[in-house]
Amino acid sequence: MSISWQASDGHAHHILDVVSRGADGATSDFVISSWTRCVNQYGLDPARPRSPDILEAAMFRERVERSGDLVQCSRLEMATLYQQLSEPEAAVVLVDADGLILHMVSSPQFARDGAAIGFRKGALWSEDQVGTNGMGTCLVARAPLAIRQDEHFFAPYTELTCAAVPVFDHTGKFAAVLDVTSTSRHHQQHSLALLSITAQTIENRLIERGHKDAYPIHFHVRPEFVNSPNGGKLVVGEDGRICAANRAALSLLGVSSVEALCGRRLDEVFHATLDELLRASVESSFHPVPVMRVNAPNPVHAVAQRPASRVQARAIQRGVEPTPVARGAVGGMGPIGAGLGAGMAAGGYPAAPARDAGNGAPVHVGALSSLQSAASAQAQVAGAEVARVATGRTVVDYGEPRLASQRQVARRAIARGIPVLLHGETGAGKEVFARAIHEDSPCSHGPLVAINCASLPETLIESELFGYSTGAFTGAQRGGRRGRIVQANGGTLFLDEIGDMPLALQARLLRVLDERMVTPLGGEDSIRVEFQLVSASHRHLPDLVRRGLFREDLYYRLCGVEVVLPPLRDRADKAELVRRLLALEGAELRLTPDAEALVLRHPWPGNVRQLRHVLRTAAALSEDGLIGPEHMPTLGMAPPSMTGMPAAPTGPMRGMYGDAGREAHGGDLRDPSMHEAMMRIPSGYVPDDAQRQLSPRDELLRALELHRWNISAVAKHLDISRNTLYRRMRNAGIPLQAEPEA
Ligand SMILES: Nc1ncnc2c1ncn2[C@@H]1O[C@H](COP(=O)(O)OP(=O)(O)OP(=O)(O)O)[C@@H](O)[C@H]1O
Repeated sequence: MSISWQASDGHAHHILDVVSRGADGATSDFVISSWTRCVNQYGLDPARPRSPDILEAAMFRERVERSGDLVQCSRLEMATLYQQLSEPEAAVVLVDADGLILHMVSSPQFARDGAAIGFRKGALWSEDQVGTNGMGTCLVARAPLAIRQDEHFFAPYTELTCAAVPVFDHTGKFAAVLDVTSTSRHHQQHSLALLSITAQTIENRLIERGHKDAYPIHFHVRPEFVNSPNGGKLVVGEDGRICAANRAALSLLGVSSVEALCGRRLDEVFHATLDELLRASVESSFHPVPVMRVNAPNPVHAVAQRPASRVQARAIQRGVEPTPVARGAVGGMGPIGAGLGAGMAAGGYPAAPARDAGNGAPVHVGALSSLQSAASAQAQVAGAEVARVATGRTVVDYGEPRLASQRQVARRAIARGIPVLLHGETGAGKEVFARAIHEDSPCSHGPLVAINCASLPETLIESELFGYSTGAFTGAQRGGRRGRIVQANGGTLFLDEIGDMPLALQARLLRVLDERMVTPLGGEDSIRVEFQLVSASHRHLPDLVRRGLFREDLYYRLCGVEVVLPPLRDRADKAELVRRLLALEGAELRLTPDAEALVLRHPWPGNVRQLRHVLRTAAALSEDGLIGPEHMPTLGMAPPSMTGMPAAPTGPMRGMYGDAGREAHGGDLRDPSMHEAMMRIPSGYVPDDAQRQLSPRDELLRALELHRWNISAVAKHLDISRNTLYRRMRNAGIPLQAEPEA
């Protein structure tokens, strides 16, 4: 930002001209109204720019205190919003109803430049102070708006573009304005959309904070939006009367104001009492249930929960100690979950760490030490093999600069509670990378719980993830079972192959991520959990979202920061990686120059997993530790462009060399049967490079055709269960064909 503290005659003349003549055909009406107020009502002169008044520190503190829960409920959401902005040279600002900047998140550079023009905490940005500007004008308009560059009243601010939305408190009273200011020249629709979502989330948080002893009820006409920021929210007291409602609830119930709703009994707006809705919610394991509204022909989907204060008390009784993080989070996400909304702009990562403007402290680090100590859950580490050096830390980059910088990005994100989404071809090392992030993270003393969403049979996923209580279903263990998500408490939850999660479960997972509460199947009580979130997929999630196979809102929650792992063929550290992998085999092993050349030019469609397996096999075949091309028969079977490895072994193919296969064979490719399995790759799967680009759907079709649609044979071939195969086919939109007669 380069601000010149100069008046601009041209700018001032233009404003005065428009104010005196009225509409000029180019300026929006609301901007003209604001300019007119500035001149006629506040007596401001566009030719004499002024900077805003700034409150003394003590007075500022008092004003922040007076704003109650507002700043507290907004901080994390603002940090999350900042992460979502595609440009780092921006600030997210919260002003109170008088235009006082209460809180601000920006890059350090933006904070420094902004301070020079009074754009800082403690400054008053009402219209009567600094003329037309996003925050001040939104205070007057009480509606979302954008003020672009020349629309500012004073010339020094014409470098800036602002988008601003109003925020209402739990009584429905106008409380604040949330604003994004940047030096961008672009239209602010994107910022406005993000701002609206953030404002609604803050409002929901304010409602919950203000009514911890009341029963929250979420509802929407569409079940998938029940817990979204657009969902309706009511809080209902023990007496069954409504105490607060958000704006979405008003519009869904066709009511004009919060006052008109407060004090009414729940069964005056729904055809259900609080008790009835609560019972139905418990019975449905807190899935939304259809409920008719009074005076509306179609139902909404609603779910009632217990008061946050009671959930907290139960968690303490049960020994799931709500950490200071979790306590702060009752009624919303805690700091660790704060970034979960991040990432609407995939990969949107600020060039410099965002700072709490004013005190220079990191925006959010959270009460990490308490999280570390909360790592009581038993470690459940899936995917046994990882690359470790003597220190015990996982190694992912052996001199590959892209991987090293990706690791830095992920490390910074996860430390700030922002979820990380890993994308990369199968075998590229996503799980290894996830482990490395976990070890680098403040929760490294907690468990890393890895869940492979593709390999769990559909019928088991739900109980595996969420756990179940005694008697939840026939065959359930006595005493129930803790789900994997609860096991991740205090550590990292790694959701591998998240793109393969069935749609119905995506909704449930979304709710857990939103609320940080897990309700076991058949159980009544919810358990609060705090964890860092890393997910991975070899599939392009935005593509799945477009095809309706993956929930968009879940995608946004998972993708705070997207890390794309390079395929092995593109890695610059191949030679070093080979040396390290050979060293992991524990013997003195070397490649001949021919073998090294072969390895370096091979395209490695199965990536590091395939390389590791090939090297293991070679190590087993070599008698003197010297590995030549003859010890790598699968590479020698065809020229590198016609490798003997399977076609783009994404998803469906992974089982052939994947962890499932490895586990089934005791994890050792020296096992001749495994080696033989590698050598028996059907010739139909010997593709050229172009074929390696096949989509997962096409790959599935090829496998089906190869086995003439014999489901058992295809499932066996892909090393997955029939159920998983059916699910993948359904997800890929492949209809079932009659299996040919044997
Ligand atoms: N940096 C590394 N150093 C050593 N071994 C590695 C490395 N990266 C991956 N591997 C090896 O490759 C195998 C596959 O890695 P990983 O499971 O992390 O891949 P992935 O991308 O998660 O694969 P998929 O998508 O199929 O689940 C691991 O078992 C590990 O042995």
